Amino acid sequence: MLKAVVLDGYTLNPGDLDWSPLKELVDVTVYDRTTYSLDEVALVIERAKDVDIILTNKTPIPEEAINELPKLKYIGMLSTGFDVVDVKAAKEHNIVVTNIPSYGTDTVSQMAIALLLEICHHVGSHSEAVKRGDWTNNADWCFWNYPLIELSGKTMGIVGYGRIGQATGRIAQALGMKVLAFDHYKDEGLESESMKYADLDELYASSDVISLHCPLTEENRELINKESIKRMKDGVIILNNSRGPLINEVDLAEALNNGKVGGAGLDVVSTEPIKKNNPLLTAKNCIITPHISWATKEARLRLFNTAVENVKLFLEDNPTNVVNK
Ligand SMILES: NC(=O)c1ccc[n+]([C@@H]2O[C@H](COP(=O)([O-])OP(=O)(O)OC[C@H]3O[C@@H](n4cnc5c(N)ncnc54)[C@H](O)[C@@H]3O)[C@@H](O)[C@H]2O)c1
Ligand SMILES: O=C(O)[C@H](O)CO
Repeated sequence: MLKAVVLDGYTLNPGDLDWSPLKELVDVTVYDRTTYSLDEVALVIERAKDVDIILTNKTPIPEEAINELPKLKYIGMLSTGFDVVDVKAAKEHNIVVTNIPSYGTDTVSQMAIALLLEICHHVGSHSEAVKRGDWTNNADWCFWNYPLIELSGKTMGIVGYGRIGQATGRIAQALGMKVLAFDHYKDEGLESESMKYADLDELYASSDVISLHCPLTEENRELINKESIKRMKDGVIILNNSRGPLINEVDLAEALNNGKVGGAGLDVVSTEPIKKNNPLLTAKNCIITPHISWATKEARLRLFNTAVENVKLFLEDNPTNVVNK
């Protein structure tokens, strides 16, 4: 049996899933967590030095680690995104890297819309206000503490119109929104009365809501910054449940605080867990959740089943979902 290590198994399986199907395939050690920091790569190397297979969700595998792991043959992402792995270095060392596509399409798009609806209605905050007694003590029969926003007729710009982007676009259209999508690959068959592809300039200029659903690459790091924000509508709402580094957080915090950006719903930030000095923590009209878009039990189970299938097919010399061909 090949030796394997799961470097950060706890968030995938905090106890409600069963590792057994993986244990039937490989001799695996599961660590709840190892590190999320490039400064602690030594621990990754120590834990992986004797293994053929690494499974990781957010533990980084940079070139520095790959160079020190001569036995390594396979890195299985426990996620769709694979930006924590140096896939080019892996390729140079003939290490196969696979990811888990599709498991999160429904659950992640649902969360993108949940962030948007929270910004539009502040359901959680209004419920807290009611329980605090603010309704009981109110002169009128109703009150609201924030401007309430109707989405129908507004435009959502979606950057990255792949699986999650399209699913988010479908829900937005069901809410009566128009969708403008930017992607390097266009499937013109998707265009309709309420959905069109656009370049980034048009998307920024015309969108009331901008939702990020592209993978993080060197090309699009800090795509949302002072300059791109200037090209957006005043009061635009920005959603990001893809990857934190797509946004320059200092620039977004400034734009939220001066009102250029009307609201942000973020499930991801540049460094996770979030640093206590992250300027978005104190920015106006900014909702932040702790990278939970993927984490419904339904999605985690699908993720786990695909991860096991990926390992099985790799062992059969027929790898699937390879991201570094
Ligand atoms: N927050 C979470 O819990 C969570 C969960 C799953 C996925 N994600 C993120 O969502 C991303 C998208 O997932 P998916 O399943 O839709 O992937 P996908 O591969 O189906 O779609 C990504 C799309 O982005 C496009 N794209 C690539 N680079 C681009 C760029 N620079 N500008 C515009 N478009 C670009 C691709 O052509 C593709 O159509 C993942 O890469 C991951 O970062 C986050
Ligand atoms: O990319 C993903 O699948 C999510 O971020 C969970 O790891």
